[in-house]
Amino acid sequence: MSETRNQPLTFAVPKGRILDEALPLMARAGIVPEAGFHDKKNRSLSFACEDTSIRIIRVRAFDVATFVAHGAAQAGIVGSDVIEEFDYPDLYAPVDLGIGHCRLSIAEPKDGVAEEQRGTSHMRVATKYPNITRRWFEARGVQAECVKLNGAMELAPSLGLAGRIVDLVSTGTTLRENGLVETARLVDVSARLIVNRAAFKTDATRLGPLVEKFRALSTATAEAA
Ligand SMILES: Nc1ncnc2c1ncn2[C@@H]1O[C@H](COP(=O)(O)OP(=O)(O)OP(=O)(O)O)[C@@H](O)[C@H]1O
Ligand SMILES: O=P(O)(O)OC[C@H]1O[C@H](OP(=O)(O)OP(=O)(O)O)[C@H](O)[C@@H]1O
Repeated sequence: MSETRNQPLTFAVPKGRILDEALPLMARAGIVPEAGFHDKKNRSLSFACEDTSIRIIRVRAFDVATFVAHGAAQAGIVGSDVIEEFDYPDLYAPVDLGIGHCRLSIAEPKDGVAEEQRGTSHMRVATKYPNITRRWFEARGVQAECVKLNGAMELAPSLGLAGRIVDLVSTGTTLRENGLVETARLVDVSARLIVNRAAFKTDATRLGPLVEKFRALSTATAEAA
């Protein structure tokens, strides 16, 4: 995508839970959305910023990666879970922002996996992350048949959809309240700054300093911790 200096730089953020932690960091990096961004009734998806050379789009977490990978947004913030799931070659993730910490884990019913689901060389897993899941099991010589769900994975074992699930875990409350236990941790997750690789080259005068600002902020946060 060619340089579009006269157009605002588009910064994609997820609608979900990373946003509350991301907004203060973004503000310190000079990205402050217009007041309407915080109005829950506002149905706009694109927002001007105090710095008029930037605009924010608010999309679903998985779509942040897609918009940035295709150059429709030049930069954004997304969980490392999403980056690993897509593995887009055009995504550059230069900064771990140190927010949105959780893990991607396997869980199964606390009373054990149902007889008909108890495969050892082949098993059925419900997940929003079929690529990460398949890769992880493959590396252990197990063929995982993934049933793709977009939420409420925790229901799958009790309803016989799959023996196990692979989902994000933070406090463990959701698993516990649905009668599941964590049996293995696939990967630790945190939110990253992402940049479109081509834009990073063609629009280096804007994206270079932006990356450096977030890098300095995350280093300062890590040192203070
Ligand atoms: N329990 C959690 N604790 C900490 N971080 C989490 C947790 N769950 C998810 N995340 C992080 O937040 C990101 C967004 O999660 P969330 O499901 O809230 O997004 P979303 O934009 O509402 O997505 P969607 O609407 O597509 O489900 C995840 O990709 C992950 O990196
Ligand atoms: O270990 P815990 O602290 O309970 O967090 C884990 C839950 O958080 C995420 O869901 P989220 O609340 O984002 O809702 P979702 O099902 O819409 O993705 C994840 O999918 C788990 O369900």
